[in-house]
Amino acid sequence: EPPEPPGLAQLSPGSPPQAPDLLYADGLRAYSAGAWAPAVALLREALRSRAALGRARQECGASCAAEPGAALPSQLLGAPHPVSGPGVWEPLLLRATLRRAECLTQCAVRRLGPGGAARLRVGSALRDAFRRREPYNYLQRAYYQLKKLDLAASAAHTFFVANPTHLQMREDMAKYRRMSAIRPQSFRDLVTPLYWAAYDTGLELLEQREAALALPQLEEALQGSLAHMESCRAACEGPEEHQGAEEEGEGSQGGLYEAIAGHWIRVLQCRQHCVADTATRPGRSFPVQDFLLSQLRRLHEAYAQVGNMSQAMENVLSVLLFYPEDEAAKKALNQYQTQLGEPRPDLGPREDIQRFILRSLGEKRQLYYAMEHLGTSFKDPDSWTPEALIPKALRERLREDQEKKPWDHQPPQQKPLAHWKDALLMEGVTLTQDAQQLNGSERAVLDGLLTSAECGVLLQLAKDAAQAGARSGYRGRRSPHSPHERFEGLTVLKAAQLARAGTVGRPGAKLLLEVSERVRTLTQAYFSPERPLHLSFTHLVCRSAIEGEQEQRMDLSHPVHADNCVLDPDTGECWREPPAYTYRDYSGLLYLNDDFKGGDLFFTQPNALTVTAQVRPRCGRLVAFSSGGENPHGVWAVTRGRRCALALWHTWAPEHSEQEWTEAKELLQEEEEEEEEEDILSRDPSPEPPSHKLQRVQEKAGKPRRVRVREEL
Ligand SMILES: O=C(O)CCC(=O)C(=O)O
Ligand SMILES: [Fe+3]
Repeated sequence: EPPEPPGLAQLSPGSPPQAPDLLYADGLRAYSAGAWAPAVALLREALRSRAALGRARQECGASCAAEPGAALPSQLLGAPHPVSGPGVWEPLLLRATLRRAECLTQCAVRRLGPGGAARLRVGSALRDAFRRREPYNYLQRAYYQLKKLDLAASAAHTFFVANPTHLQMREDMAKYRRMSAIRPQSFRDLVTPLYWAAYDTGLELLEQREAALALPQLEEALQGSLAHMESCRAACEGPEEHQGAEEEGEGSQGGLYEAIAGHWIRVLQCRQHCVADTATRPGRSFPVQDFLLSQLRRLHEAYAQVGNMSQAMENVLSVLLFYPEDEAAKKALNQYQTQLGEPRPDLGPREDIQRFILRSLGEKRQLYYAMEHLGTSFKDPDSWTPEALIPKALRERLREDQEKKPWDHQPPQQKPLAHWKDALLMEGVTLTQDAQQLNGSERAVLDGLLTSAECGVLLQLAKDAAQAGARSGYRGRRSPHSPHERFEGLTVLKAAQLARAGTVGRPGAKLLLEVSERVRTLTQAYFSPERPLHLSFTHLVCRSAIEGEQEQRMDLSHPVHADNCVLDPDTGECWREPPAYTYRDYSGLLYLNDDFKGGDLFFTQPNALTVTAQVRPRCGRLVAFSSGGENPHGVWAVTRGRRCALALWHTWAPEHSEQEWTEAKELLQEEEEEEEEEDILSRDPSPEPPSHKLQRVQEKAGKPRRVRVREEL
């Protein structure tokens, strides 16, 4: 049966947008039929139409709220006589509601043509697909088929930014990067709101002490964040956010007022969630904590640095709206006042922030009320909510909830990640699992740090060093952690000394230094962009199963421990005191091979028993995590073969940075001779087209895609 012709007839430029659901379904159908050009046209139109609908809703919402008729409820508030008694406020309020509905419908018709309002209804499946940026995945492949490589690369990049752990796309991206026909600037993100770029640039400039240049960026970031918040809030008023409300039973079984209240509460919940939505980078699971607030702090400091004291005042006063008792802000305020000289009663907090706070407090009050009296749930996204606003009974309950899980009551911290994305994406390094996927707070698995040639060089280095050790009589050292394994460790200084003596190759020793710095850069960029990390110890470690001693073995290759504290599995506490290496702040394990049995790394809960995540070593894979009690870990027994890894520990304390690293570097530089490392180290150059997984699936199974599409939409 030939595929239906895609609905190209629907596409006429300038006409009101068609329903995104239909366009997307048609686009996928064209895609499945291999009709690449129509697929591209339809998918792009689906994106355009969805954006246009969002804009229409926001603008109609704003203009209808500003209508004279919309002022009716203020009669309720400002009534000269208290409005009470049966049947007084209902007609007023409900009449205003009817008017607003009428206004919104008319506005939709005006902007989108007859039936426009109905088209505002976007199904939740489609909404999720768009949130995951799925259209860009199809677009990238369709563009690739059309040999529009630059467009394919930007679509692929756009998808990948929001789906950094997507396996297939990871491989495809690597292939695109190897294609010399693609311009580097094509790897750009077509979707992420611009305020993120402004925010990152602003932070970078601040780091370089360029406050004057940073300020416009920081202002743009704040304006952009607030604008994004508005459009997010506007979307809450649409019908689409309430899918599944029936199943929840909220409102649907109640009478008129229960139903209105139920819907209203869901709108408020949705609006409050916009704080987190705005503060969450694409592809990330957690928002940047106190996103707006931290922008305001940076703003007042930067304004003070450039001597613009009145703006510094306005911004620090805005900070105090969030936390009126903030000591640092109060101190700064005093200082600015002194610098200004005369009192300036005209200076107040920023108006945009004032509005934001007042509105938010009003919503929270209602939500907490509903929580207390109607049993609805509300997860307050903010930590600045004044305690007095939360009903007493709830305060107790919320506190108890927080205390239930002693080891992870701190919200996973997301620090501003100014450069990590560039650092990762551009080096061909990819984030395979983030903290959420690893069930923890500060953990990550990154891949692609080493080529297989580089792993080979480091494995050879470990082997040569071990043999040299054997000659000098210390081979066969049993592992300090298990009697069933042998253990060889090589430090950077030892490697440099052996290289000088000609016992091991110089490229290996140099690579060891270079790679440890590579890991440090990435770890800092990912976990600690605002505070430099120093290597404190680097160790190339191989563990080998001792043959004939593996039967019925019960122990681990490395018992469960935390790297900077002494773990007490009974209480789950971790004592940051000797003999632990208390100054270690971040740990890294860069694996070199996978041709052994057992030996997976695993994380546990603080009881040292319950496994929460596991990682299989392989060449070029880095597991990085904070070194404290939040990351107890161990290694399963290595029951066959030899497992080699570069273990690195980073510290914030410069006084604990590794002296041996510098010594090793000097040793190797002394008789610097450029060797031909290029051929061993160069990356695999053969470009291969991105795969067409979907197409293959389709060839196998007829036309399953179409059926699924129908179901989804
Ligand atoms: O090799 C590994 O995977 C983990 C080793 C480890 O945890 C350590 O040396 O502290
Ligand atoms: Fe460890």
